[in-house]
Amino acid sequence: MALPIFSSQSTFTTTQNFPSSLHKNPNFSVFSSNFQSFQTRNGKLGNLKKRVVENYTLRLNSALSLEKEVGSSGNGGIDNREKSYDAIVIGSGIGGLVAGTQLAVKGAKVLVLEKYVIPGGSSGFYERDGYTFDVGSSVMFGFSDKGNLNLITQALAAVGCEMQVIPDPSTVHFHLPNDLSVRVHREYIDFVTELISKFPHEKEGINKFYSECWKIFNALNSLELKSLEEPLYLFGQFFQKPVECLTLAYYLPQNAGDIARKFIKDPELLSFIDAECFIVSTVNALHTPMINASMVLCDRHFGGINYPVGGVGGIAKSLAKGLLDQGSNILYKANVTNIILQDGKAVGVKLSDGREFFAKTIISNATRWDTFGKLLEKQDLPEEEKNFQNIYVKAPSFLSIHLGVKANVLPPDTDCHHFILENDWDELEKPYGSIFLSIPTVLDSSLAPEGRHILHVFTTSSLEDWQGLPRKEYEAKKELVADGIISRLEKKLFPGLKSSIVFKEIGTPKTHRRYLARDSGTYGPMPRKIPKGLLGMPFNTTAVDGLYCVGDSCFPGQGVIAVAFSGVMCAHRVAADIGLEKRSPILDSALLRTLGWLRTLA
Ligand SMILES: NC(=O)c1ccc[n+]([C@@H]2O[C@H](COP(=O)([O-])OP(=O)(O)OC[C@H]3O[C@@H](n4cnc5c(N)ncnc54)[C@H](O)[C@@H]3O)[C@@H](O)[C@H]2O)c1
Ligand SMILES: CC(C)=CCC/C(C)=C/C=C/C(C)=C/C=C/C(C)=C/C=C/C=C(C)/C=C/C=C(C)/C=C/C=C(\C)CCC=C(C)C
Repeated sequence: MALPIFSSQSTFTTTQNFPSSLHKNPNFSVFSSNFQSFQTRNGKLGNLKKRVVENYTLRLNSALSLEKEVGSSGNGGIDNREKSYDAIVIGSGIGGLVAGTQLAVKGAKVLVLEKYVIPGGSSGFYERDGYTFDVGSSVMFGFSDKGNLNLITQALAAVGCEMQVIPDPSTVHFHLPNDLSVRVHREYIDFVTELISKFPHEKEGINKFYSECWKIFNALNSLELKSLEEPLYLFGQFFQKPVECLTLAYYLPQNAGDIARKFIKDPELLSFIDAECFIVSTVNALHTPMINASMVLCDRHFGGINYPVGGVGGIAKSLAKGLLDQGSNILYKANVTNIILQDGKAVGVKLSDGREFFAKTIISNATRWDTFGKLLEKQDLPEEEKNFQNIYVKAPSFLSIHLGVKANVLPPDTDCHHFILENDWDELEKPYGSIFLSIPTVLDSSLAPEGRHILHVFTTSSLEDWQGLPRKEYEAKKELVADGIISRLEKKLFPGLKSSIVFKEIGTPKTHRRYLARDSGTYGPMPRKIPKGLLGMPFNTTAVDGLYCVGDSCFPGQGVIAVAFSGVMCAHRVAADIGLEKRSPILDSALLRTLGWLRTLA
């Protein structure tokens, strides 16, 4: 597979090649032994598959070829006790990979341990019958070539990778109650003009609300983003950009819904703002931090939404390759079951197969619920984590339907991303209430066979809805619920959709729990009640010495660009703690105490 490179003008690829670069990698021989051990397990998994008929399973032959592509380094009989690392990262989601690669370029020796056979977690991919499906997210913020907030581009560039991207002319096309249809155009002026044409009496309110978002976005975009838990950096930024930092500090405890209500009165327009927030935070505007809302409502126009050629999975593949190129390591099929503590400090991890690895620091890309509920010995939950669990609950999981359809079912000029809520605004946050739809083949036709499109359809759904069912009933329920969702799409958007389907695969919350290793298959953290903006969101350090968290249960929360930021912050804090970046122990403890206290106010 050719490694794509970034270009805002698009359409050229390097001749650099994953497998051939792997041959140059010192880990390649180790990789071969890993390949064999997977073949041996192939039979076992085949038997298991008969008992557990889980459609979503990566086909083993395809997993084998993927594994080759992503450069699994295996363990190759390393004496793990002797080999100590600066950092072990549990999980290779985008959060974990960004933390790992950023540390590696700072000179740290990093080991990433991934339970699955390929990197990426929710931002991974899978291949079937000539289709390349994105597992989860496909709306890519932070992937442009300008500003300070293009964190995905920057993370790739840090390890010498560029990806070719395709600019999306619209972020999302909303199909809402009362036939309200709004297309979020790439150009800001086109978007507000369209919105004002639907709500002419709210022209001033619309302009004021979105201008407030721009004020925050511009402040964010002017900063060099690093760890907010590192005082030398934080005070340095305050000194260089006092107005911008004070702007952000002012909005830190605020939510988008309150600010929208200052300017907008029309209840339907406020519901539209709710939908704008819901698609990025799974909660309405009153529960969505204003900083996060501003970030996404503006970056989609500033840098634009850009889709990576070849699919979202290419980002994780490139980062994993970048990590190896920096002399660090990644192991797949490495299921961490325990974080090893010594005198209260995290010093290593234990895998389900008994292997142990040791490092100066441990970074968990598993959710905080998994990290503190499963990976640490049962103990009293640290106060900080109790506080987190008081403020945040697990957002529901989702039902995900990957379809291959005949191309002629889509009208010309169909947008790539859609959000559908047909009749009733009250359904917005209810399970199965609204439908998310991505059609990445509108942008990159190479993801499907000729004459076909991919439809990735998903909707919120809870694990409880799928538990305790005998296998046959579970399978029947999957078909039934998916059929209902597809009928709704057929009625609202694509007449003839059902008869155009040539491929269908359904994932439930159980599937997501199993393959993404996320407690209850959760989409991410969600505030239990109205939050104080981002104030209660924990950063990367934890109450356990040497243990850090990264990913969407850390500041600033859900979203690929959000977890990329958490990776950057985490790497900076860890690097300072292991002596690869400047630090001041006195200021450190003062700042960390102050931030801990601030969170208790949320
Ligand atoms: N449908 C969707 O679009 C969807 C669904 C869920 C999450 N998301 C988004 O995905 C992103 C999540 O990124 P992230 O970096 O937080 O993580 P992630 O959940 O994407 O990845 C975590 C990785 O850690 C691995 N892992 C977990 N526990 C492990 C263990 N014990 N041992 C070894 N490996 C383990 C998992 O296999 C996974 O690959 C966020 O943007 C979130 O909002 C999107
Ligand atoms: C530390 C203190 C007390 C004060 C300091 C003040 C200061 C300097 C504060 C600084 C704050 C900073 C730097 C904050 C930074 C915040 C950032 C970078 C936030 C980023 C948020 C990104 C988000 C929320 C992205 C979300 C993206 C998502 C979830 C995308 C998904 C999109 C979809 C699912 C679209 C829908 C899909 C379809 C198909 C319709």
